[in-house]
Amino acid sequence: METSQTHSSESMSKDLSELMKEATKEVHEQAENTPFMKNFQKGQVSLHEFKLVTASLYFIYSALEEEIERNKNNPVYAPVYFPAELHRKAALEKDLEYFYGSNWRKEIPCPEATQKYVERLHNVGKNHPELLVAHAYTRYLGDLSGGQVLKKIAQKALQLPSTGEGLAFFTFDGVSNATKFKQLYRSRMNALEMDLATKKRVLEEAKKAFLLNIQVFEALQELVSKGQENGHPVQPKAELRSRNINKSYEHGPGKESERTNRRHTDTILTTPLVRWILALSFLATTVAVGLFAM
Ligand code: HEM
Repeated sequence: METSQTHSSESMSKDLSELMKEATKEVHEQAENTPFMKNFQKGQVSLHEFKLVTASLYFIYSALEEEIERNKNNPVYAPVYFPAELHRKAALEKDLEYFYGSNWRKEIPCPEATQKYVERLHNVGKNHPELLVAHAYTRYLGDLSGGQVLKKIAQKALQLPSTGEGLAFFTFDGVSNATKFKQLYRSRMNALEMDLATKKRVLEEAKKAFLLNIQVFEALQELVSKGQENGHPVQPKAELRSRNINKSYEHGPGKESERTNRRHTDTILTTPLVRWILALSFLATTVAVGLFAM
């Protein structure tokens, strides 16, 4: 009679790529159904939200790719090492410069959930490199799949230029055919030498990677709902949305801070006390000039 243990061992003899897809089916649905992702799919994403998620992705990919580089010659990772085709850090740097301006490194926030993901990536890369493939699979195959749909949605919703600025993250210049590349990637995953126990741990790590992503989306959603960025109040969502359809935005992110500064100046000028001081100064100057003329 077949026990559940032997049954499970039999099913574990399948290819890693197949097992990975099966194991993460449920968490994938969970990720797709987070409010953040659901809104995104409906084109309901503000510039503020998009900037926040791009910033979090920057921290995540910096950690992921640092650990990949550390393990590029390690046989537990080497077969799936595709830096020219997949790596996203440089693309995210371009996007962040576009959205935040040249001072982006000082401006981007790293929420706690993102930091937790980053820490797990470093822990895996340094102490459990055989699990790194689970993290690379979760992000890169996702970016090459649903990510391509999200690219079009973001471009339309945020009215980003058709020349691709702000969307470098979604653009894989080194991959001419995503379907074929994913097939190659899966075959390399399947070529990784792995015993049964390690295979199980890799599947668990992939589920964990999805959950870490879900937590990042949930934290971003919470941050936006609270109207807080880095502890500072931000403009209301409606204002950001209406700004997204303002064509002048296409000239780049610098315009946003200029507009914010202008709003601050307007506020200062309309403060009653400041108006009184200005009026009195004007009066005093007029009297002084009059006396001088006499
Ligand atoms: C709105 C959100 C999302 C949509 C619409 C979406 C959509 C898709 C689609 C259409 C596929 C291709 C399925 C196939 O080829 O059979 C796919 C695959 C994949 N997605 Fe997503 N996805 C979303 C979010 C995510 C997230 C948040 C992650 C992980 C962080 C992710 C990771 C993956 C992975 C790893 C695959 C490859 C599965 C495989 O072939 O083994 N996806 N996704």
